[in-house]
Amino acid sequence: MGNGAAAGDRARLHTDAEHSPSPLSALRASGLNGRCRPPGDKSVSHRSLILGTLAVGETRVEGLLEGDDVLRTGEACRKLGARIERLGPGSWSVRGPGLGSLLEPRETLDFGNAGTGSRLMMGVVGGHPIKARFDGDASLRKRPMRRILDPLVLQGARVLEQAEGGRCPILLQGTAEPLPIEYKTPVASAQIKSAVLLAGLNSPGRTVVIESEASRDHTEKMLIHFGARVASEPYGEHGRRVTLEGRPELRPSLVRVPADPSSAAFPIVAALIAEGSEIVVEGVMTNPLRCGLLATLAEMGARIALENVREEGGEEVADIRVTASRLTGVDVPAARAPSMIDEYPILAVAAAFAEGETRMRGLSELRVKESDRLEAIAAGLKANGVDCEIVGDDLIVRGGAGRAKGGGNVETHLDHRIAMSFLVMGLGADAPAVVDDDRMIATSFPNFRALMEGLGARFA
Ligand SMILES: O=C(O)C1=C[C@@H](OP(=O)(O)O)[C@@H](O)[C@H](O)C1
Ligand SMILES: C=C(OP(=O)(O)O)C(=O)O
Repeated sequence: MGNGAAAGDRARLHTDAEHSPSPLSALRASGLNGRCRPPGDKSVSHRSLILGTLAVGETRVEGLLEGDDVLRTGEACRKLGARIERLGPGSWSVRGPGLGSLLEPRETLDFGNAGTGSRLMMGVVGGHPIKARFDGDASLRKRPMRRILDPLVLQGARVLEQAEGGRCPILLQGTAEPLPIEYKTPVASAQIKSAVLLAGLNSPGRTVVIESEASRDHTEKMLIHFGARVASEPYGEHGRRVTLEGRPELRPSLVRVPADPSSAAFPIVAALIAEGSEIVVEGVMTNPLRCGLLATLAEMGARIALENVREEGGEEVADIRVTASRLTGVDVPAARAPSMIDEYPILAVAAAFAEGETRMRGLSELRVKESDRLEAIAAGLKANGVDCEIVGDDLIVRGGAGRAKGGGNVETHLDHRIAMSFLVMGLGADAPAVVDDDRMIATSFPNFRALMEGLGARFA
């Protein structure tokens, strides 16, 4: 991207295309011990680069996740006119051209594996008088984009080209003056909400997004941090109504990125299932809209304690102490899904070690992630001797009361969370689970292996 970091950043961006898949397995651990800090939150990292681009002047980001997904967003911001520089590990400077002054990119915005980056940036482009082509890898090309394009068209953007079913590659023509709209999202999705709000930033009026189930609120929080006027009020039993005043003066800001709870989930579950473990996972964001996994594990009997609860960068964070535990199966309500949507693969692994049945309800959104996660989880569990079934949109796992056979081969389908979940499974199972490809782990958790090894895990 900027200056000296450019070659290194680009080299890392293209690892997925250049390396061939490498099967990997994690070996049974005698127990995990020690402290670790997972990398910066992926959702907050994407948004920090995007809002830095929409503010005029220097935004500093500390603790940015330097994963491929986020670096792709950085590349896209640069193509829209931002100057982005790496100052040191996790420390980045973003100088935006500012809201209303973005450049039309000359090249395709290639988002690789990243749903969040591509969808949020569609919102940004949709609210500017520029045209941009969006594309990504084989996984991103399968993901539904109509859910983003539909509201953007209502706001005045035009879809000039798209692959079948509203998929990438997509050529989007944005508008100079987005219409103020009130939009009710068809599914609980922070990506849809954020795309509409980001397009609405350049509208002369008010943009309202209503969701019947609240999704993560990082866009709203960060917009407020950058000086925009955003109001959020309850809507129905579980929903929110978010109102944004258009054309704010966005001021460059300092963003401190807390550790990603979705990444923290892997060492947490590993410590729960590997006998004799006790670890502390430091600085983890405990935003209530991201904490469904912790609530569920607590119901299952997990010994998890939040220590040193504090505020960092506008978010509540805590050090999470985890001790190996006997888990019991539970019923996970559908209403909890938005607060743990990326954690179902690793929850399913925890459930495989629990006593009794865990039923996870209302998982239709898992079918449109980096892979069809519902199928990928069930196939991976079955390959490792775990009794499970999909019933409608629910996943039922019948656990082995502290044991799982393991030894199976897992197809990861370009999905980082499937890869990490089954590597973790190997730490508690009688035999290691083998994942067919671990390259995608770099999209969200580039130091996954080193962090787990630091706690005592072994890989082969
Ligand atoms: O807005 C975000 O940063 C994200 C929202 C979620 O997707 P949906 O909005 O599709 O639920 C989540 O799965 C993704 O990893 C990150
Ligand atoms: C779904 C995920 O990410 P994205 O939608 O950004 O690809 C994820 O990280 O689990």
